[in-house]
Amino acid sequence: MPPLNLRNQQPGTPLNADHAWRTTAAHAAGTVLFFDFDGTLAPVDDDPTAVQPAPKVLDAIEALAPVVRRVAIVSARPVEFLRDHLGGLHGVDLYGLYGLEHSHSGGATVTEPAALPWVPTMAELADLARAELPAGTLVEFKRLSVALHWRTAPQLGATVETWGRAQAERLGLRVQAGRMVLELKPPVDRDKGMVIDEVIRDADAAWYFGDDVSDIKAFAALRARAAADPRFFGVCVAVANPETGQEVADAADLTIDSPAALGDFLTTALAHLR
Ligand SMILES: O=P(O)(O)OC[C@H]1O[C@H](O[C@H]2O[C@H](CO)[C@@H](O)[C@H](O)[C@H]2O)[C@H](O)[C@@H](O)[C@@H]1O
Repeated sequence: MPPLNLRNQQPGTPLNADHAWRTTAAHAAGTVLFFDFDGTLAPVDDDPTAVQPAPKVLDAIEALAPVVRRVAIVSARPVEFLRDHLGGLHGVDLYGLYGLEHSHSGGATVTEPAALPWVPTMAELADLARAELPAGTLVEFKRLSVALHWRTAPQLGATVETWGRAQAERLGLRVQAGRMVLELKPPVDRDKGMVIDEVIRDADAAWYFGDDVSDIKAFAALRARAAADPRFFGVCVAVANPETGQEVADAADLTIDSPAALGDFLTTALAHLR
């Protein structure tokens, strides 16, 4: 197991991942495990519709779910997408569109009511993006957000970003930068940090695994909880990548090489928690 990055850790916490899992095991019934989806559970692909979780990841999560209090996927993807791509995982909560949607343990998808009036605006924005942005831009319409991708045409990044930020200003939307993507969202107060803050209120421990800048807000929520309650044990884990990897690793306690390595890491964790 790699060493923890102690720069961000609260004093007195364990020195390595094995030790961190053993500490977690003592509070397993009060532990929440959070996972981002793209770049964390699933390796990145040029085509956002073609991604699949890395080997071992789903089996490990399914085995961990009954051992801890909760497992939650916290993603910018819609809940339906997560449901389709997680192979019917049992006992797992899904938070989609940065928490604008959620589904608890296989239940119905609930959408944040304040966001619903923005569906027509987002649909029009997606149409406009397809009409105005240069060929090579990939426009992903997600009902309550529009993601503008340039992974297959990196030279378009600045153009797409300038266009997206101008549209956000014109329409009163919020922007979220990511890995070769700019996302436009309704002006509704909801992000990954807010989701984590709510879910861990009565938890004793939590781990968050993420690869992108939006995940840093989730790390911050764990840090804030640990600062307010020294008995709370939080671990922030980055998944390495060439785009946002350094920024996310700098905010994390520990960095894992890839989604595939996460599968092995969680399989090892199981031995500590069972
Ligand atoms: O919160 P997440 O689950 O990490 O979602 C973040 C974005 O993920 C997807 O885009 C990223 O992955 C794509 C597929 O590997 C890749 O082609 C793209 O370059 C990445 O930015 C997703 O398509 C976006 O909607 C999410 O915002």
